[in-house]
Amino acid sequence: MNRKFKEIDETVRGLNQSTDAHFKWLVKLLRFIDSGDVDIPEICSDDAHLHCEFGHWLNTRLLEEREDTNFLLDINKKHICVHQTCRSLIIAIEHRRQKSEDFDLFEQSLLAFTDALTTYKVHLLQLRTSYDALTGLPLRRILDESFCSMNKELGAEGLYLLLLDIDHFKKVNDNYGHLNGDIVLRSLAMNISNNIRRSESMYRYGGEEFIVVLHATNDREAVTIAERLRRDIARLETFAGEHIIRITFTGGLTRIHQEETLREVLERADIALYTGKKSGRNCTHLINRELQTQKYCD
Ligand SMILES: Nc1nc2c(ncn2[C@@H]2O[C@H](COP(=O)(O)OP(=O)(O)OP(=O)(O)O)[C@@H](O)[C@H]2O)c(=O)[nH]1
Repeated sequence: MNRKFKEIDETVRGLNQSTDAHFKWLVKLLRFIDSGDVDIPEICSDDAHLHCEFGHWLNTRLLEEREDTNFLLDINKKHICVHQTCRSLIIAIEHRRQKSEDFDLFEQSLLAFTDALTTYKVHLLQLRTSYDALTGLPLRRILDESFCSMNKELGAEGLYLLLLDIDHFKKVNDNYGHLNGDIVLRSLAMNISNNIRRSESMYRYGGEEFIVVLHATNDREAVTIAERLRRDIARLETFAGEHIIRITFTGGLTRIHQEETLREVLERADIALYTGKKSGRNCTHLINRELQTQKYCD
């Protein structure tokens, strides 16, 4: 299972366990009301939310630098509210001056809390379906969502999109079987993602097609990077069962211009890729805005 899936699953597990802990907490609350003299920090103290099991889990998460901090902050707010309304209620009960509104507020805070948890879980579920289960790469949906901001933040260093497609991949499946074909796809994904910079990204576009978004100041630099990736893959030996499988790919490379849509860029890269396939495969075709292509290969 890939790292991103593991992270998401761990978070969901943590959320569920911590929610379970609140059921236990509710039982403790009943015990507390029954006996009255038990000192339970997660119920009685001013900062009860920090003492409960969920509070511990949440605080550890909030200390980490995460993309989903907004969800966690919302949950934190609602969680604090649960403990505060609970405390107000038990103080009122202790002094025998509890009102119906105290119960209502506690109930509302519990519902708001579970609602925030559900919102976060839905987000995590959506995130999980945005990654490819086979290669662990983000799917095109993530590129669709991030492309606009990526393009706006474009600095002096330009962005290039490389659309690559494995050559004669059908033959790989036919000769070695679909499962070994899967191993080849994983191996290519791992090789390329390990050979690009942290600021660059690779996506599974579909089937045996992938997208790499590269940073380069000019065409020559972008071609050098794309060609290095292509040569690395042509040299790569994938061990699949008793087979050693070698593949090549053809790439369509184009610069991403400011204010361009992903669709425009992809259409251009696709023309370059198609030209590359027609011209014999295992090469990179660079295409400009006037749709002129230039072939690169050893
Ligand atoms: N093993 C495996 N094969 C896949 C996967 N997705 C797509 N494919 C296969 O990729 C192959 C693509 O075949 P084609 O579109 O004919 O292209 P090609 O054989 O690579 O030939 P060219 O692109 O023209 O070089 C098909 O056999 C698909 O079944 C996958 O997830 N796993």
